[in-house]
Amino acid sequence: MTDQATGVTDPANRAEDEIPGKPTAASRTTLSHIMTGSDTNLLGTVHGGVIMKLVDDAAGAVAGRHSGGPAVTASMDEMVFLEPVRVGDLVHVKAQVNWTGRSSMEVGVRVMAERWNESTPAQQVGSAYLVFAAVDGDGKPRRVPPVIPETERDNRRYQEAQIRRTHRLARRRAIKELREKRAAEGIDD
Ligand SMILES: CCCCCCCCCCCCCCCC(=O)SCCNC(=O)CCNC(=O)[C@H](O)C(C)(C)COP(=O)(O)OP(=O)(O)OC[C@H]1O[C@@H](n2cnc3c(N)ncnc32)[C@H](O)[C@@H]1OP(=O)(O)O
Repeated sequence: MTDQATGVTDPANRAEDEIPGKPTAASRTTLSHIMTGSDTNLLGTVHGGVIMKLVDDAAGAVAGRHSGGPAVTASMDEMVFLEPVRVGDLVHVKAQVNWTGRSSMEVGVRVMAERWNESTPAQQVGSAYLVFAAVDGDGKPRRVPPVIPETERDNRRYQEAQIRRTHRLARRRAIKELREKRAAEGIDD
């Protein structure tokens, strides 16, 4: 499939032997967790790593459900912390498959927090994009069903995920080429 925004054909999106698609809602999920004293950092707020673990767990559950089996985290990027999370907060980690390739899926995650002592709506405290690869019993990548966006919001997320995918591939390729060039010039770092 060719990305209409960039005109780039992504090898992950070849049409041959395509497996039946699954709608976004089929795997979308929310993981909820109450923060306790053991989740804090030296400042007394919740450690970013604790949030990242919840993000990875929620995204992993979504990727496993979408792909119908095990999936491993390949990358986590654009992890953003918008507000501190505190002990007693009820944190909701909302995740959905934004985009699928051949064996990889981009999962978008939004982190919301309900303050234990305020009757206000849950506030967004973070977000992240993760790439998961579906793997077989030997840990080798396996095909995933294409995700079928259902709403205009899903469509926007799909298109934005394609942009991120294009940039990830371009960045990896550029860094690889630079390293190969430096090695060819005999630069040993
Ligand atoms: C019904 C069942 C329900 C089950 C319900 C389960 C629920 C349970 C919930 C618990 C949820 C816990 C979730 C924790 C999840 C972990 O903690 S997993 C542990 C941490 N992660 C790992 O150990 C992964 C280690 N890395 C690897 O094994 C390999 O590098 C990988 C990721 C499999 C990739 O292998 P590879 O040989 O490089 O394969 P390659 O064909 O090049 O890449 C495969 C795809 O990944 C993409 N990719 C590879 N590297 C990257 C990267 N760095 N960035 C972006 N994309 C990448 C490629 O572009 C390619 O995409 P496609 O073009 O196929 O779409």
